[in-house]
Amino acid sequence: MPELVVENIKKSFHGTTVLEDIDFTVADGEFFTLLGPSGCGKSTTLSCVAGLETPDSGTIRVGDQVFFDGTPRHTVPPEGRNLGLVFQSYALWPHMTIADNLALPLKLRKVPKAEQRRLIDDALTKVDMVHLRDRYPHQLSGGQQQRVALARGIVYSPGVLLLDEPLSNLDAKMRNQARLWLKGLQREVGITTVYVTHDQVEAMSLSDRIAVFMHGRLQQVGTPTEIYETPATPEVAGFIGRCNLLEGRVDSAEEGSVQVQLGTTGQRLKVTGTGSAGTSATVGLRSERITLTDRVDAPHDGGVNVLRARIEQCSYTGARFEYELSLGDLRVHAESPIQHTGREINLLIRPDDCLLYPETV
Ligand SMILES: Nc1ncnc2c1ncn2[C@@H]1O[C@H](COP(=O)(O)OP(=O)(O)OP(=O)(O)O)[C@@H](O)[C@H]1O
Repeated sequence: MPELVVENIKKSFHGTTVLEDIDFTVADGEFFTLLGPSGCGKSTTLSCVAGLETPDSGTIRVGDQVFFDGTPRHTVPPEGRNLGLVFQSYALWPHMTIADNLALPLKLRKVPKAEQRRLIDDALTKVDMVHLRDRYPHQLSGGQQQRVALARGIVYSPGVLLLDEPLSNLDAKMRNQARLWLKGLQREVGITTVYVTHDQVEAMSLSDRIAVFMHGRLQQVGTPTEIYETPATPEVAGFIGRCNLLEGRVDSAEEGSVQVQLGTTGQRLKVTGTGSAGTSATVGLRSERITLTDRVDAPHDGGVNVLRARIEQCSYTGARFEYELSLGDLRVHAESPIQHTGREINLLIRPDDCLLYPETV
């Protein structure tokens, strides 16, 4: 199947820009996720691809077929794009059986009756629902309805599958199961998929690559590992996982590392990266990369930083203890399998575990 290419999409509503220079390519068979906080423009981007919204400018194409290039001649209506669409609301017709719900897009495409039955049973088998083909939607659970909606999205073998938060109506446990199942289905069918979610765990576990949106702009496109390990901006670092963002000033710089004075604490942190002495910087520090120790003689082992912090709060979450700490004017969140009862504690931090974001002017 050809790739989906989105180039320089801009979109505004009533004079307010909601998408700015959106650019990405989704490869054949790839599971590609648009991730970001509420209102950042994910659904609008998906709607532009689907043809439900018209961008102000830019290009959208699948292989050689141009869906949109800013000219009326190349604005293909949604029904001409051969895309599979599944939304948060399953949008099944309540007065039709499951099989009839799936037949609808096939009838629209004038598929012969005998072929319809084969395709419907094929799609329902893929989602493990063929035994319920003659039921009505209200006779199914939410999870089952969501499977039917997915089956309807793939029954006519679309070129690309577009999914907008399809799991968000499910409870947490079903959502986990549905995630595993959805990933298996996508692999089996091998269909190029664009998935919208604001749930970073969902994005990380499902996707081949993720596009992180903030305020209508793409901040970063990368594999889940790239996005987590090397977030392009402090905003991405803060959105994915639990990351402390500590403001400071570069004290000194040497080959491949800098010393950052944190806030007004007077404490210094050696960080891998480059920066210029005297400039401001933000240091990203993931909670789980901080080691807490009660030992006062904590080793300066191979350049590991040792910071002294005050324990403000400790909460037990079952699997671990979570700590709210203060380093002077800075607040740090950390976690540990051990309960530390003192007022103060040492934080061991490897320079390689710090993400350095020098101030850009
Ligand atoms: N039809 C519309 N008219 C006016 N503004 C709109 C319209 N559709 C979306 N917007 C605005 O565009 C921005 C992006 O909305 P969009 O639905 O794409 O965000 P999102 O990232 O998908 O958010 P969510 O996760 O909450 O669905 C928001 O500020 C929204 O209010």
